[in-house]
Amino acid sequence: MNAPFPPAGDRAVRLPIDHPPVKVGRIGVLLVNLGTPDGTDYWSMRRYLKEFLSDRRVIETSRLIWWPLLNGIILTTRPGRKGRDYASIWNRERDESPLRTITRSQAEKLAASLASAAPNLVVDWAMRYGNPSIASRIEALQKEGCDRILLVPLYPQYAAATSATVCDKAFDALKAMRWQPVLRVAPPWADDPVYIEAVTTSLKKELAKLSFEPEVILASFHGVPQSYLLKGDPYHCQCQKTTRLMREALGLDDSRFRITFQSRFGPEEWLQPYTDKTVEGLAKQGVKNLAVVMPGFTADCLETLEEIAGENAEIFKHNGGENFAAIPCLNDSEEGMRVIEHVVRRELMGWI
Ligand SMILES: C=CC1=C(C)c2cc3[nH]c(cc4nc(cc5[nH]c(cc1n2)c(C)c5CCC(=O)O)C(CCC(=O)O)=C4C)c(C)c3C=C
Ligand SMILES: [Fe+2]
Ligand SMILES: [Fe+2]
Repeated sequence: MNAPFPPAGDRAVRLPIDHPPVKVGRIGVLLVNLGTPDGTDYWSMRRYLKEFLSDRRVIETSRLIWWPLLNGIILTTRPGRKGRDYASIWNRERDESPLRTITRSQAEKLAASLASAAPNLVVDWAMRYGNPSIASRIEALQKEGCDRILLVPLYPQYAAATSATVCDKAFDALKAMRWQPVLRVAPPWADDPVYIEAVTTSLKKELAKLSFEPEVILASFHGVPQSYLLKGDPYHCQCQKTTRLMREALGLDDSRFRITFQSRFGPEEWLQPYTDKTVEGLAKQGVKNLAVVMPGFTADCLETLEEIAGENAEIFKHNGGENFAAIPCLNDSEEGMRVIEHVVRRELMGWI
């Protein structure tokens, strides 16, 4: 009844009444990154931050303490300040954040490279916070006939605050469906040799373009509160493992290639050493040339472009440093796409 897709069941059985049209037989791949505001104005920023900072996976503080803080102070002051930060990196041509532009391009490139291997595959992308939402894209995939969906949280290292909350949101969407698509979730790839080779190759290429040789390279990962590690989140260990494998692949020792954690938020202690304090300390110790690579970010975003390439470069120079390089993320580069395609092909095994 619903050509061109295969029938959903045994149509030889005559039914007294028919059910609504349903397309089936396709496979969806949904790439999901963190999120992004729709604009840099106060209300767009506030909407985005409210959704983000209301997530219990992100802020684990008791709601009794957190709600008054969030609604009374944070959502009145932060939207303006962060809106200005976003404005400094905004993609004006497309009127969107770099994270959204890059995630879309990753999905388009992935679709093109998988088209011949699996003509019944549909690749799409979504954001955990903001738009396009996970629910809207799962619904769209189902409308296109996808009865199996591979969900790919775009985080090489697993954290409850990132990877798990993507799954929560996807399953929330499925909860509302009568006929649910089958869902598979791609695991993190912190120690995957294809990823380690890609981030180190990309780093070497970027270092070769510099007019200076860094005395120290920092591998800077987004931080989380230290209490999350103590409660059993594997994120810290996975960041350590990525860093060790990169260090070994680069043939550097741990004084030249060091792990740090950035983007601290609030008064609680976060994973250490902190990136900004390390950058400041190194400059004060007389390091003149510094590079920062951010292997935990699949795409450049506020935290890499504004915080590292902007703020941390300034901290370095203000304290006596001379040359600072923020290494671009893998993004939709050849190396970046190699990693995403590798993960997706492996996780689709048995489906295509
Ligand atoms: C306050 C708690 C936060 C935790 C825990 C957290 C973990 C976490 N975040 C990323 C990746 C990204 N975070 C980004 C922005 C961002 N992060 C937080 C807060 C926490 N993140 C906030 C409030 C913001 C928004 C900006 C701001 O107000 O400071 C982004 C950038 C998004 C963009 O559009 O550019 C990314 C990416 C990871 C990987 C992580 C834990 C492992
Ligand atoms: Fe964050
Ligand atoms: Fe930040």
